[in-house]
Amino acid sequence: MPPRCAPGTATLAPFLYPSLFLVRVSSRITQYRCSSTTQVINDLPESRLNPAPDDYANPKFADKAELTLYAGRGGNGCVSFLREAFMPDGPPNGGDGGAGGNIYIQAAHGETSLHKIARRRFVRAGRGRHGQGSARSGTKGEDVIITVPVGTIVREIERHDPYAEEEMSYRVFRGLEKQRKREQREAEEQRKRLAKAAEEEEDEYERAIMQDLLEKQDENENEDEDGSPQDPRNHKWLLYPGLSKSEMGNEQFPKLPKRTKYLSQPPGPIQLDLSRPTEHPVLLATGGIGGLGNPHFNSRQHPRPMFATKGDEAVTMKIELELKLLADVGLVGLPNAGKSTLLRALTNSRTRVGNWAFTTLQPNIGTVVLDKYTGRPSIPSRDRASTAADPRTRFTVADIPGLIEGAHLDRGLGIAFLRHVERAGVLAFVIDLSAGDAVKALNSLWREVGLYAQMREEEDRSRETSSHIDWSMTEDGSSRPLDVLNADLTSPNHTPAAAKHIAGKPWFVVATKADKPDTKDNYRQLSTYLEKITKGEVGHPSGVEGAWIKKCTAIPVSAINKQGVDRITHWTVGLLDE
Ligand SMILES: Nc1nc2c(ncn2[C@@H]2O[C@H](COP(=O)(O)OP(=O)(O)OP(=O)(O)O)[C@@H](O)[C@H]2O)c(=O)[nH]1
Ligand SMILES: [Mg+2]
Repeated sequence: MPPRCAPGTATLAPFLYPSLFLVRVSSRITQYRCSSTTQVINDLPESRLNPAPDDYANPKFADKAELTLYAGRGGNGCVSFLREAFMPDGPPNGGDGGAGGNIYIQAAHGETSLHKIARRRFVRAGRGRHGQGSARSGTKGEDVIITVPVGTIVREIERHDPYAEEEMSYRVFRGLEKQRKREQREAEEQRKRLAKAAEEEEDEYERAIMQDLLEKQDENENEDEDGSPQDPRNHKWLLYPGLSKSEMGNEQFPKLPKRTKYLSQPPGPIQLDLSRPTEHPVLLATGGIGGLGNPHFNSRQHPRPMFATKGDEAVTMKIELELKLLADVGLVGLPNAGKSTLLRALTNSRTRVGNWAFTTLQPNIGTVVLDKYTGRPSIPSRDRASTAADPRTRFTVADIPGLIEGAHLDRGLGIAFLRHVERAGVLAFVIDLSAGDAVKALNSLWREVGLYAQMREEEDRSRETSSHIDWSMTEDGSSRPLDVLNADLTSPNHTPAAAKHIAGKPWFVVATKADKPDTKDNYRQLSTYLEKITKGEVGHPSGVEGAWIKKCTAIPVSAINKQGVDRITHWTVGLLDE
């Protein structure tokens, strides 16, 4: 196996790695015998199914991204008065601030990767404009819609919601205020009682003691007033800048009007599975409310209100996006088994093919067209429901990097790529008949798939426990913390065992490279083994109880010659229609 080399480093490679380069060149010579007309690769003439390793399309791809969302803050209200000739004290006419922009997410067909979003890292919605004089309100901040591929999972990691925090501290403040008033009332009553008792008391000495007590109580009350809690919404007031310091200090503000957001912030933590195109964008973060202009505070006490309110700050949120490609068929196989060649044979894909392990480094999706645009499907779908509404004219196939034994221990490229076949309708295990015992290969592939499913489930479970935040509040203003240790995560609506889910999928084996010599025995053994699984004589290779064993079969193909490939298409349509 010659070493791989990134395309960009090709010219520098001989200087950087002279020994590697020699190995690479010599192995190339053995692989490609150049004739005067066409290149010969793998002892066959170069073709679309037997391409040179440098003949491929390499679309950019990312399946994970982390974004910080900043919704727009609201614009401030304005302090202004009408000024006209012969009208020295015109009425207030400051405009309101505009609301901040919201952030939405939408899944759409046509997007296939998260790489553009992964590069962005921040998303900011527009801020609301400030209000202006002559009753001109500020315009609303611009909304932002994040467009992601269908199959994206959205998870909230962190959130800072100043509006919710302020509401919370205001409730606490109100609770404390009520308590303080109650205590004051009680103290007042006690004071009256004491005063009455002191008046009635004949004895000079006892009267002096009562007087002392009364004085002490008065002192305590004064101390309380100094240390009384401040209204957390005081910072919201915006004063006319022309006021002097003493005027600012003396300003008495009215009660702030109660306001609610036009769109309320969805409670956290947000968890979305955008497995189909979203008709309407889904709201993630709402912008702040705009401030109020001074006409709102015009009253008998405030005939010339020299204040307005500031716009609200908006939500900041960190989200994690994970793309699980939604292909109908997932190709699973060891490295160099011939998955990419099979994808090329089935579809118009131009994925990279090479005679070494890990040629494919990122998932590729290809579409198998069934109707060939003649108006009649070349393979009629037996699914009655789908024929009535939307006849199946195509299906998609995902080719992922090869798995090796111990992939769950992060050997090779690991099993992270299995997430792209996790949601496929059908699994196709691609097994190279010329590369040793096919039954053993099938068993080790199923083992890795099972271990992957187990790991996923544990990961999901731990994430669920750690990311649960309680945003609801109790009446007294305190938030109820979640009892993580005693939380019931095994409730009936908890996700079913992932291993069962994967093993329950219809599957079959593509026994490839059947054109190579001495592969018949291997195929026969594999076929017998699969027959035994179907009959129930041998257990499912994943070891999962209740796994799919309806009609386990192996289809022999020679993808490089496009032989037997049509059978795969027929078989897949049959399984997809089940
Ligand atoms: N003779 C023969 N060779 C094949 C066949 N299918 C694939 N090959 C060859 O096997 C080698 C590996 O093929 P790939 O399609 O790159 O294998 P892969 O499974 O995608 O490999 P990774 O991406 O590394 O996991 C290439 O040299 C192909 O030309 C086949 O049906 N017959
Ligand atoms: Mg490949």
